[in-house]
Amino acid sequence: MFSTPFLDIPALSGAAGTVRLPGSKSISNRVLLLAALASGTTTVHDLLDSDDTRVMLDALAALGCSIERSDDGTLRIEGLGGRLRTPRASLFLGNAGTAMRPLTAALALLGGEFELRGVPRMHERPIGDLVDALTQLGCRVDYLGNPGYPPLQIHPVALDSLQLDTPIRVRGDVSSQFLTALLLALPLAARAPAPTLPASRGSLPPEGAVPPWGGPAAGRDIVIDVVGELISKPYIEITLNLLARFGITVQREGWQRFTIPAGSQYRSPGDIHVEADASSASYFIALGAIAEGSGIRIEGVGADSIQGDIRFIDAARQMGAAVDSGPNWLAVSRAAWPLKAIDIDANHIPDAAMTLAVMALYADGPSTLRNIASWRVKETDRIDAMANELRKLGATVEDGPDFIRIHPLPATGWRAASIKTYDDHRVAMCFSLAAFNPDGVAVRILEPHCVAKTFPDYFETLFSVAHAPEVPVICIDGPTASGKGTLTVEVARRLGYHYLDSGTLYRVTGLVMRRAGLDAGPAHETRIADLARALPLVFSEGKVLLEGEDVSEDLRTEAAGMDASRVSALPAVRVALLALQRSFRRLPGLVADGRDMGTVIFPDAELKVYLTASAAHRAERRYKQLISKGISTTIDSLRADLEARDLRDSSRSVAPLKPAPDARLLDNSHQTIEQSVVQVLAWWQEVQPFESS
Ligand SMILES: O=C(O)C1=C[C@@H](OP(=O)(O)O)[C@@H](O)[C@H](O)C1
Ligand SMILES: C=C(OP(=O)(O)O)C(=O)O
Repeated sequence: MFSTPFLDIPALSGAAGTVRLPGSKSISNRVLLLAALASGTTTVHDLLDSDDTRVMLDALAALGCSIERSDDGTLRIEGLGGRLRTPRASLFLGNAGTAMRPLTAALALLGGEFELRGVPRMHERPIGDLVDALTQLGCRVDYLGNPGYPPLQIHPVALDSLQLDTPIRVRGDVSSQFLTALLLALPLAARAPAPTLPASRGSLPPEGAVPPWGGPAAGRDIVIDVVGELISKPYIEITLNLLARFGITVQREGWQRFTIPAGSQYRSPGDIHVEADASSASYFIALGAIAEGSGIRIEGVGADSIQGDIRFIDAARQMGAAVDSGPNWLAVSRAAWPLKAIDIDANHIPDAAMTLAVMALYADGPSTLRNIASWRVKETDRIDAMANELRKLGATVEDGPDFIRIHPLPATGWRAASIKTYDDHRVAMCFSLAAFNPDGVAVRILEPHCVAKTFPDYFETLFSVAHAPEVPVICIDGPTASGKGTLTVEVARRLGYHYLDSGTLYRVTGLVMRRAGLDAGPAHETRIADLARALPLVFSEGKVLLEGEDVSEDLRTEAAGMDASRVSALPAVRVALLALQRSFRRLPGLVADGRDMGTVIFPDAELKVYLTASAAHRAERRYKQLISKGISTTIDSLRADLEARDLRDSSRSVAPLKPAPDARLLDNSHQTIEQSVVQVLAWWQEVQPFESS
């Protein structure tokens, strides 16, 4: 995941390949709750691992549910069977509607004292219609802040005191999650007897009690009536489908009346698999439709998905995508170009429809998305957010209480924009698609980590299939002990870019040569070059990993230094390493540290820094380093060594150490590391098309 303050996506030209997407948020959180309410063990495969599921898992664990995760990511959940192990808890539910709403209903019925909170935006997302329905029933829920919104305090009631004889009325026109919450939780009451016992309002149940506390097992039908036009209907289908998997068959009359039959009881299906997220798939379906290339294959979800957002493929086809599908896969490629404008009632695909709003920029006329009032009460006011950010790209956008109309952007009309993401994962994800603009302008996504809500590795997944004509690179060259390694690592970290420590490549080549039983004589040159070309090397958090093995320590030895120097003199090895070094230039960008990065390896780099410090300062730094490791030396001898090495490096015939003519000189003799980092980042901003972020 990118935890940087911003992520710059360079202009992208094409895309091809296969992506495997993470599990569906809507299925994951429903399955977790149902598994917790049921008796017995449920093994969940392919569960989504993201902020929204983590808050649900933490809440269930706080309620006493036992959850074990195995190495392959499979989860074993021991259901509570309606038996509250912890009748008192304070739960933090982030910004997960699929946790806040269903847990409110379940906990109101389970009997206990619970506080439910979320992030500030969650406290602006409505829940009043659900609380009204629960209150009507006899549940006791108080608002701890603004009436109609979380945070909430839930008090215990006995199931036998609930008013279940008349239909429970719930409004369906603000969020379908209120109805989902009731459907998921009310089977808890379907076993409850008619209220023959005096109500035991207000008292906590004894630890481990099974509701209704001591009442005879009986049952009754529970009827829910939806008031107003139900929105986001396909999400109710997911709910009904998963309830059925857990043994509860809800009868429904249209979208108005839902009946949970008397005696309904959650029964764990044993094993359950979570499909990949169809809303997450929308970005890759759009990618296939927009990008030139052989197309995108999406694995984990197919056209027969139980998720309503899969209908996004109909809209994408209407706009010109070629979509093929099979069991658990989709294949999408570009068919019509420009895309065809669309006018669509998007009420059934509220989340995926945001992706259409960005696709609309590439269309042959204005596109209109209608009946999307619910966008205003999601992670942010999504109609406002989309309109603002699309306009920053240069687009003309009209919007109203429940619609948005986007005019396409002509070539030459696109502007490089810093996209504000409003802590909304979908804003971050869908705007990445603007990087395919014909004007070749980059897109800056602010606070990209908000994708953690449902798709923590979204950008990594995008970069694994997208192509950029020019991946940005920053070169930091300089003499020994100038501190370029530390500077390079830090600049790369702050930009979310890859990092190349080119000096280490020669050391690793030497190490691999030794391990293969070779020596640096000309007889082995070709074989060493072959090894160098395919070094399975990763730089990760200051470590050097060779095929996953941390070899950082092996590379620091004197012998490794000698081997590095010998292999670097073999011309075939230098050629092989040239290709290897260039292969590090991958999306979203690279910061490369070395001696010939700007002069030989990446002569077209947008920013070249030549870092130096006086010999006296460098000798002093090296001296402190060695002394701290218990190695005794003198500053004078170190300085003499450094000066001799500088002379050798700058006078060698192959790739001598010298600043590239277009390099910016940075003398850090009197600078802290932070000051050098800030300077390089400031230079980087100067060569970017964005206003400062
Ligand atoms: O039940 C669900 O899993 C969801 C229902 C939808 O919300 P609304 O019913 O509020 O539109 C959707 O936007 C949300 O991401 C997930
Ligand atoms: C609206 C969304 O989330 P939530 O489940 O929090 O409602 C969403 O994921 O787009």
